[in-house]
Amino acid sequence: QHTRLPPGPKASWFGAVDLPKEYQWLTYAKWKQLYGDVIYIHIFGNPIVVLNSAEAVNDLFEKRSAIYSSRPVRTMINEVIGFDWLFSSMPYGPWWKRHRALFHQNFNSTNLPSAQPVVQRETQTLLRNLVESPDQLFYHVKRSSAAIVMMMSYGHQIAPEGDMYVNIADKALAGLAGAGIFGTYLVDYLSFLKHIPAWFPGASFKRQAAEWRQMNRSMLNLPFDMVKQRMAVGTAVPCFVVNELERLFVVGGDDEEEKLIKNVAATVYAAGADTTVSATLSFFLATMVHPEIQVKAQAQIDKVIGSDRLPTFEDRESLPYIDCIVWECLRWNPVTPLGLARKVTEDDEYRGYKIPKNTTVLPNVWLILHEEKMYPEPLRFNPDRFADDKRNSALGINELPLAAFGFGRRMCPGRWLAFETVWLTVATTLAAFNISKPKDDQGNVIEPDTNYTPASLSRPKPFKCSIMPRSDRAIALVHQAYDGA
Ligand code: HEM
Repeated sequence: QHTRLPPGPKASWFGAVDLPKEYQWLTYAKWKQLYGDVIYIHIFGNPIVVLNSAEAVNDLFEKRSAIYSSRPVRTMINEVIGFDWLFSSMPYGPWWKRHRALFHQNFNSTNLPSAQPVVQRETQTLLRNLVESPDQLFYHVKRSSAAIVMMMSYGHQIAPEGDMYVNIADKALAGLAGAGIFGTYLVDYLSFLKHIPAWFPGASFKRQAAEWRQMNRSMLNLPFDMVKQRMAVGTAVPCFVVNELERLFVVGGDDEEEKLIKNVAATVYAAGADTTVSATLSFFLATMVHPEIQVKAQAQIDKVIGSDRLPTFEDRESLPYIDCIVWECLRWNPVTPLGLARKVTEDDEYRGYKIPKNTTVLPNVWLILHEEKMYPEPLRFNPDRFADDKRNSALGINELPLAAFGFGRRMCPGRWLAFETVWLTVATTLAAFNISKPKDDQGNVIEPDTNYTPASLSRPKPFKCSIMPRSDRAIALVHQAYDGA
């Protein structure tokens, strides 16, 4: 073949490219000036292509989705720790497709009404908790996200603190994050290492992995077995697992069908809990830093809803500014700045460059959502940019930041649920509370750290925030909603 590989930084003689360990999306964005929007990097025998524009992503992930919809399979994660059930990281093919179809049947946009009572209930709890202990914001947000996915998947109401199933899932996912940084474990490059026994000198990764693997199996099996037990004694409540197992019982099905249900249920937690947390925390951070946005949103809420009740999903149409705020949270600091890695399954050629089969392909979502031409003043948190559809489409700017949810056949299938969950938190929080920068003992304003964690699932670094009920009436409404539901 005469075609060249896309341009990119040169590797040194032993195959190492000086890759930044943190905020890689920012470095890739800078490299756009040097190398363009399709960049090739070769790290220890692992070819990576970074796509630095919406156009390139569209050309490959959408128009050539038949060969760009797979995921790189990591030996450490899938085979050694045992995340082979996580369908968000399954290779493209019939087994993945069955998972995705089952997920979609249950969580598509027309099914949302059945999810809304769960989201509403946990949001009411969140507001109540914010009245009681506003300084525990991070804990409360995390708890409500976990509670929503646990209830949707398993019909399990989590304990106020220290829920066993949440703890297990979080420990298992910590293993995923720990092993998730590519290059930490040699077994990722030399997959035959997975066969060496754990006692073998230098095989410490196997002992670490054994611990993670045990958590991994518990995350997959324990909540599922718990639901089956509850079904046997008649105490199970309607939820994804119950509905699907009952259907299976009626239409008949084999062990493989049951495995599918189990896998999808665990994936809902793995893919849905921490992502929603990140977007929700972005809202609190952005609102604290931009008081004028809060004033504007509260004016709309007060006009449309009044102060005798809290907003509900029925109000979504009449509160368009809340939609703008949620979209801007997703754009301003995307939850997954480099999306979720893809793998190309055939040799391909694009713009005269060769993209070899099995190359890992990363969309630079952060850059796509910060292109000056598409999003004027891209670093500014400005929900108003989405307010005027007509003007935006006439000028070809400020497209809704759907890229935050990915692309094509692997685009986030939980995006309707995710959006609505964040939406209700934003609408009800702004109705009931004033969010502002905290003050120290002397009454001086504390300027918050507005940085995000550098991981592939990025979220605001810990920050303090003042969350005060807007009035006694607001406190009463929060308690009423919590007690009455
Ligand atoms: C604000 C919250 C969320 C964001 C920003 C988000 C973003 C994403 C992104 C970027 C992907 C990869 C798409 C691609 O490869 O192109 C993804 C995949 C996925 N998401 Fe979400 N997500 C969120 C919430 C959720 C929730 C709540 C659920 C579950 C109820 C969920 C379930 C999934 C699943 C199952 C996949 C894997 C799809 C596949 O590989 O076929 N997500 N998400």
